[in-house]
Amino acid sequence: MPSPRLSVVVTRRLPEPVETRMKELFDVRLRDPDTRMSREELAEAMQSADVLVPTITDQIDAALIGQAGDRLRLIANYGSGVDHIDVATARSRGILVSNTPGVVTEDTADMVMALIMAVTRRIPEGIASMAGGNWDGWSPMAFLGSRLAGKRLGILGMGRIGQAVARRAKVFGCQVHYHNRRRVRPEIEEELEATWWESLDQMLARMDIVSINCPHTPSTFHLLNARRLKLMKPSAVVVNASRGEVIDENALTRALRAGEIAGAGLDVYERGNQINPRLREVPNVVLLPHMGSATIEGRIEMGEKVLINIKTFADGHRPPDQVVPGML
Ligand SMILES: NC(=O)C1=CN([C@@H]2O[C@H](COP(=O)(O)OP(=O)(O)OC[C@H]3O[C@@H](n4cnc5c(N)ncnc54)[C@H](O)[C@@H]3O)[C@@H](O)[C@H]2O)C=CC1
Ligand SMILES: O=C(O)C(=O)CO
Repeated sequence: MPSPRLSVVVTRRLPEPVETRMKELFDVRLRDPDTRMSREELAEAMQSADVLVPTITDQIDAALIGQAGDRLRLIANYGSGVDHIDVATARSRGILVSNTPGVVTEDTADMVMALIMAVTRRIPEGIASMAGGNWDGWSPMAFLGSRLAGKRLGILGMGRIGQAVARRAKVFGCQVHYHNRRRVRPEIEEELEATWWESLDQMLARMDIVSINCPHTPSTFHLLNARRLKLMKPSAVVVNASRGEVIDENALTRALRAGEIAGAGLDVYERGNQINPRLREVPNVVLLPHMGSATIEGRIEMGEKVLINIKTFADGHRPPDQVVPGML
């Protein structure tokens, strides 16, 4: 007798081809309408399903995992960051966790470059001027930004996205520097012509642009804090398309106001979509609504990764993108 199909609950709407394939393969409950699940709805889903497919805005904490039903065996996250899932508690309950790394690397690196260009070349100001109909023609001194070529870019977190940013920045003529938990392989350093800094503090003090590309973990929480922001050059710019918690947002706001750094470009925030109102008021900040990976191709490939993770698990193997505590 064929084994019964796995019961899967998906917490948000996904691209149509992904949902169609989910229906073909599993006994799936899809989300309709496309709103976030409440905590009660998540708890109910975790009681009734074999597999939960949450996204990065669902807080799957120890309490929720503690209440999960015995049949929940896999949390197959739709997203690469897993800082919203208590992976250690899941493991202690024998629940596997998987994610979708690698498929949005290029898209997110593109958006990092867009943020760098937006801040250093004042693109939002130009757009606002045109939209407001108050541009009165070219002027030698209008909208002066700073040149990217020749600038030092310091990448904090030289993993997949960090390296994709480095590749782009090199083409733009930047000098690439990086700080990472571990030094990357020599051939990668050579390809990127990248300089490794063992000391984050020393790197920060010398960079023109800093791009944050490490995950949010206990060791990266507020890595860019008030003390480190003070080390940076007053002309420096910071961009963050990883997770908001890596920067102390209050300290960043103060540093921008005090002119300790020149600008910031953010795709992610410390409290999700609860944007610090003071951040909106400071000049030289470009704020994006967590859209670093938002391409249709990337979203479909994320879904394909989720499908492969669940299918492999259903076939009795470990999902290829299994996340284990401490691996990030
Ligand atoms: N804005 C967006 O839409 C997206 C954001 N992300 C975020 O970007 C993060 C990075 O993604 P990937 O590059 O694919 O991850 P990755 O795992 O390939 O690279 C992360 C790098 O950070 C380094 N790292 C970790 N802790 C560190 C520490 N304390 N100090 C210095 N380096 C440290 C790791 O050694 C690794 O090299 C994800 O965890 C996710 O939070 C990912 C995709 C899209
Ligand atoms: O995958 C992630 O971690 C994101 O932030 C969105 O793609």
